[in-house]
Amino acid sequence: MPIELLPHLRLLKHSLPTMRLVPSVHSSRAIPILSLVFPFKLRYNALGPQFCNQLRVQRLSTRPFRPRAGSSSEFSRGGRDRGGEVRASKSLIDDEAELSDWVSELSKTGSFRGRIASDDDGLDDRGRGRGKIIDRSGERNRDSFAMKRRRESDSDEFREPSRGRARNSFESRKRDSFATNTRKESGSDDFRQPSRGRTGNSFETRNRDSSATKMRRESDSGDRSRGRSSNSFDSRNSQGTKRFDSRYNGGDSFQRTSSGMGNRQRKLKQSSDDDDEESGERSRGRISNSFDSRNSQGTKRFDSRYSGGDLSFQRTTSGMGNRQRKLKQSSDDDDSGDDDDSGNDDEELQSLRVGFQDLLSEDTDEESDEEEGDDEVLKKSRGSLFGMDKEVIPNNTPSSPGKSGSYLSETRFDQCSLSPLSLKGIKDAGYEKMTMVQEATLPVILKGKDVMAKAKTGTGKTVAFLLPSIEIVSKSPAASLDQKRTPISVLIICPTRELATQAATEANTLLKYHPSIGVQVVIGGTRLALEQKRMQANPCQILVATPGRLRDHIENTAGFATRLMGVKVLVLDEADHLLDMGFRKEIERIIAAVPKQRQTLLFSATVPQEVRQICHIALKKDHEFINAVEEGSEDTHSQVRQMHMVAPLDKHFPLLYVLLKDHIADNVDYKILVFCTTAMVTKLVADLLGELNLNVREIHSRKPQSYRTRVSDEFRKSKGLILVTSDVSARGVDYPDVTLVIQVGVPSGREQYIHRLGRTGRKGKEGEGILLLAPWEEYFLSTIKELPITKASVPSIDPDTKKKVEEMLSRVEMKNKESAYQAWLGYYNSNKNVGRDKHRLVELANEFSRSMGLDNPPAIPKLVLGKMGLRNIPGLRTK
Ligand SMILES: Nc1ncnc2c1ncn2[C@@H]1O[C@H](COP(=O)(O)OP(=O)(O)OP(=O)(O)O)[C@@H](O)[C@H]1O
Repeated sequence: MPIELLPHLRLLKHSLPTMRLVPSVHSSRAIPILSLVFPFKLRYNALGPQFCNQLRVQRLSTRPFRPRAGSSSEFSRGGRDRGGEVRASKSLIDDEAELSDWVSELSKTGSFRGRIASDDDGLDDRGRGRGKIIDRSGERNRDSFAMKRRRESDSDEFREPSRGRARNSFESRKRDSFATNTRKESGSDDFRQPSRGRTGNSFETRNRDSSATKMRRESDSGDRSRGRSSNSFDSRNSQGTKRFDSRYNGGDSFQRTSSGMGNRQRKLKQSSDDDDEESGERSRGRISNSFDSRNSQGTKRFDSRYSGGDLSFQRTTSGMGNRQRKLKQSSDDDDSGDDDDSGNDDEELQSLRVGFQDLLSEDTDEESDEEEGDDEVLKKSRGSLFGMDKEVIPNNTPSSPGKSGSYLSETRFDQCSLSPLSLKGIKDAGYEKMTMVQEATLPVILKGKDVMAKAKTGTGKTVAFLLPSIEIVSKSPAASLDQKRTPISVLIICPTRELATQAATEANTLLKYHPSIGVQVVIGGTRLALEQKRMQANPCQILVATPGRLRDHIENTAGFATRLMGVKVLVLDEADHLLDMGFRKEIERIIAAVPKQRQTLLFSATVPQEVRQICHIALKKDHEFINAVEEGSEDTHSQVRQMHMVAPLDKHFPLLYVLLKDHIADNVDYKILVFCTTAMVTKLVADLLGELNLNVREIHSRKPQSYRTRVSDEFRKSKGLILVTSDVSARGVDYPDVTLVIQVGVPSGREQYIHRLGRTGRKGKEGEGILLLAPWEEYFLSTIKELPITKASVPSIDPDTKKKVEEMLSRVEMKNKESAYQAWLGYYNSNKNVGRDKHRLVELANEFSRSMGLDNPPAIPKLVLGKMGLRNIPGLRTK
């Protein structure tokens, strides 16, 4: 029976005539066949430039294809790699645990084909099989696997109630400095739109307003928070202080506020559905209670507990915004099962990425569509800054708010040329002033320029790209009434499911008064068919997607490729992550599927040089790079205290326990993220902390999406909770009021360290970060040497604590320890520094095994060891 070969060609050009193959060809084979026909990108060019244009491969290189290990493009492969390349919509191994299950299955059946073949529907199982294995040795395998991983590393967010402690002296400082700065800043008349009710935009008016504004800012993160902040602010001043001795640093005394709030002893609520729901309820109750009590808190003075007295700073408590946003996401996402697509994990990806940087493409961008529109507003507001073609540095003059560390600018949204409907939505969201990055990017984006923007974590980048995108859609002609064919005007790509959901939620908030503009999210871990139905039932002009699922729709959803031809704005959130090797091919494909004449926006908190070099894959030559990080400032927040601790591996578990207990004792509204190296190590740590009776949840790629969504939501709303997580939560997730981020083990890189740390200290709030390393991981410190991270002394572990941890470790299921061991080995095996010396690596892995209380390291299937390049290394046990 003839079947359409089209989806893949449509990806190139929807108007291509339908090509039919006879006899029957399964659609999943279409790309291999295409790849045979066009094994190189260049072959498209061989068809002639005109045809090339029609095929919409303009963004791909026109240079002769040079095969590069691990970096060949979709159309550049022939032969054995096709299987991995032509990923069907299923069949990806989610992480090392799934791998481990799979391998056990294989060991039992002796079949290497079974699962792959069935999943891949007969595709090249050899190549695919390799892609699935945690094979750090082969470039191709890494590439293929990493691509899968990368498709959805994962994270999470949402707004919600603020913690008292967040508002602090830092805020007060900001207020003071704002008061001064307003005069200077406000003179700039940044934008056209007259302010509501004060069209005079007079200097005096603004200055008079400044104190009111300050207070408003206290609550500006949520409409429901108004009033609260001022209460907390007042009451804060009437509090006493309490003196504590430093317990880690031998006598460093410090003061803390006596908050009057007892140290709530929370019982562990582990993750059964019922428990989750119940604890969710408890959390909600807690929030309001804690909020009330928060108002009776006072200042806390800390000296550094871990590192001597030099880090002393003040904290005060106050309630910042308490935006209670409901997730507008379709419940379909939650309960539609996890049968589709992969729940890939960044930790895997990161581990596989080593060495990829060397392989970055040197493809050139051919286009340079200049748009030299006259932009009075822009010039007026930003002086010559926005006239710069390349790099734009926001106006962080010494007296500007930016210099004082604020994430907010002095420009109100209602001073900008935004539609009244958007302004209403913004107001309802509780936003009044733009953040620095919003202020810097909005006029440039509205001007139609491509933008790459860098701004610190938690400073409102999502709104920065959503708002102008919404404006662009609202000014476009009304969409077609044919629902299936409603063009997608804005396509937003996020690396993780949680991040995509979060962005869609934010979009919904901003779209509150734009009834004619719809937003949808398509992510892995949910049923493709359900998404297809939903998209048909509710047409949308804004689509938020994870790369892998987007590709599934391009290939499998009728009419979808055509809808993408309407894209006017393409956004890559966490752009550096999307553009590095793991996602790169997916992104190239997506770029090939959207019109060349579009605007592209790249946002991230980190933009490494390599990404600057390859950003032309997505951006026009004349794009503007807007760096909202003040000159001379680090990429991390100054109000987040960063420390590292170096201790032997066998101390890590008890140390973690001590650190958590201490933080909990000092912070009644604690909210802690513990990052672990891999999904299975995450599971192990969560199990252990659960046994130790801490209130803990876990999130990683081994968990079904519905569970992830639920836990993520719970953590967002809760206080008094620890979330143990893999890198699925590293980027973008906007959990409000995280008090501490602990990173156990070396992060996969500098960027990952920054993004993980960025889960605390959001929206100008304070936070703490502790990086716990083994001595042989200390090398990592040189990669973050420009960051203000100080060495902390290691707290002593009393014998009782040690014994308790050992006892609780013995209760953790053996299979979880086995999985953790194998995952640990895989992670460090792919680490350039640690994995180079395989003998040493195995010694260290066995040290890790002993730290879990095991006398003998768990046996690992030969097949897996082979794939890791670890066969015959002494010290490993095989099965
Ligand atoms: N103008 C504004 N005023 C107050 N709050 C804002 C404003 N814009 C955004 N926010 C809030 O700031 C928080 C952080 O925003 P967002 O998650 O977009 O940060 P980000 O810069 O993307 O962080 P990351 O780099 O971690 O992804 C969110 O809770 C968001 O609702």
